[in-house]
Amino acid sequence: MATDTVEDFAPAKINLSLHVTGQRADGYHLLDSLVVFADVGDRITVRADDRLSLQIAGPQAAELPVQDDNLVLRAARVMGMTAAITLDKQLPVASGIGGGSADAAATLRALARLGQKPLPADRDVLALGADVPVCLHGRAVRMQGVGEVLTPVPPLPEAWLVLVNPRVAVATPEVFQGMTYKANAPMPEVPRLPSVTALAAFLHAMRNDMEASALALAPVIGAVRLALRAQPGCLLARMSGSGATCFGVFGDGPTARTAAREITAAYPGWWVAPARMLS
Ligand SMILES: C[C@](O)(CO)[C@H](O)COP(=O)(O)OP(=O)(O)OC[C@H]1O[C@@H](n2ccc(N)nc2=O)[C@H](O)[C@@H]1O
Ligand SMILES: Nc1ncnc2c1ncn2[C@@H]1O[C@H](COP(=O)(O)OP(=O)(O)OP(=O)(O)O)[C@@H](O)[C@H]1O
Repeated sequence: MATDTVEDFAPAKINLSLHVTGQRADGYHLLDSLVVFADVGDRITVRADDRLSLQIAGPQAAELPVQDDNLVLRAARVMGMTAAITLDKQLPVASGIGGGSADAAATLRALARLGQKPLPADRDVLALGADVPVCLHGRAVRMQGVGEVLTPVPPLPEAWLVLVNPRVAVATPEVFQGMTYKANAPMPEVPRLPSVTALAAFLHAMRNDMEASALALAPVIGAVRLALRAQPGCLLARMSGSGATCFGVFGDGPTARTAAREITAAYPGWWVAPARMLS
């Protein structure tokens, strides 16, 4: 039976590692990243309508005025469809966890279901943003190229994350521009990692090559990492994407939730979310 309303989840994207290995002639950077998703995110609802519209609600709505270039509207145009779209904005904007890209991917999925149409061609998905292909994939994967090369990884162990954003927006292009060295070593092949401690040990040998540049633009990122590292049970703390959000890796849900509560109590102005890692 045809339905006229479809909902989709837009999970936060986390770069567990992010190696910048080079730069193309057009300025885009070559990446090598282990990407996972978290069970916190935005929510997209699309309803059949004869014109295209967007309403933004939710705790982060004030950070994102409705504009024609919102990635949700751009994704709808790529699908060639009109609909009344609602975005429940939970993720902080411009924070390195792919909010806009996840919204675009969820919009593509929801509209494809609504209109019973195929998803757009790969190049049209990439044109929406370097992180949109991985968000459309939606599962743990190794991401290379400028974001378009996705290679499966062995199943990852159960793990919990605490995401912390100091409420400082960081612009991705500025962080790339601020990098002094752009020919870093790629990641080795991701081995089978049977436990969360094995995952953390593997990640300790990896990097986020954007951290130093992001830290220069937003020094508070250093305090975010330290606050995570100080929590009992935190196996690793690192920045995701171009920042400023950092994540901590934890072995179980209660420990992650306790850490999140402690950080919220110490830094009431920060955005803090405990989450299960979706692999
Ligand atoms: C840093 C990451 O978050 C890692 O997952 C992504 O590569 C960023 O993905 P995104 O936000 O979807 O990026 P886009 O919206 O396509 O690009 C924003 C800007 O970042 C720079 N950019 C982005 C991706 C990439 N591989 N190289 C780049 O140099 C470009 O200046 C571009 O104009
Ligand atoms: N639906 C959307 N949600 C968030 N930002 C959007 C959206 N549509 C357009 N944007 C614009 O995209 C910019 C980047 O926002 P986004 O939250 O996707 O960044 P990010 O988390 O740093 O992404 P990434 O990790 O992919 O680099 C913002 O400055 C915002 O103006």
